[in-house]
Amino acid sequence: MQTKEPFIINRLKSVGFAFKGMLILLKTEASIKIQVVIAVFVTIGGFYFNISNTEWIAQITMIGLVMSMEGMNTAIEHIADFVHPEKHEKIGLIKDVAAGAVFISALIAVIVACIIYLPKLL
Ligand SMILES: Nc1ncnc2c1ncn2[C@@H]1O[C@H](COP(=O)(O)OP(=O)(O)OP(=O)(O)O)[C@@H](O)[C@H]1O
Repeated sequence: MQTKEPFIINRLKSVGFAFKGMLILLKTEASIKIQVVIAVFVTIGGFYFNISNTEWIAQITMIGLVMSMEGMNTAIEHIADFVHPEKHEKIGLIKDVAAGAVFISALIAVIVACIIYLPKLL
């Protein structure tokens, strides 16, 4: 009979797998690398312009949202390529929709950045 792992060990293992996934994303995905660079720049901007706590919350939330959406998009692309490596109209649609979701979050992030920084720049 298989012995059940203690809850805490099981959870720690899951965190380990998730951390491994995050490292894979950071190492292999060009889009995520670009987003990390942008995140570093806006974080520097946040300190430079001494943005408020609320602005930090909005900025950090948007960084997290865009990068996690990108991660989900990458996972969907991998599933699509695995289940159907050949060209197919439906696979194209699935990938376009997943990319569209990332695009929406990126667009909102740009709007939030404009709301925070435009009044400080103009
Ligand atoms: N198997 C396929 N069948 C039909 N169309 C596809 C297929 N694979 C990709 N496409 C089309 O090409 C586009 C780009 O797909 P691809 O998998 O290269 O993603 P990408 O946007 O270049 O992502 P990344 O840069 O993260 O690899 C898709 O959005 C889709 O329109």
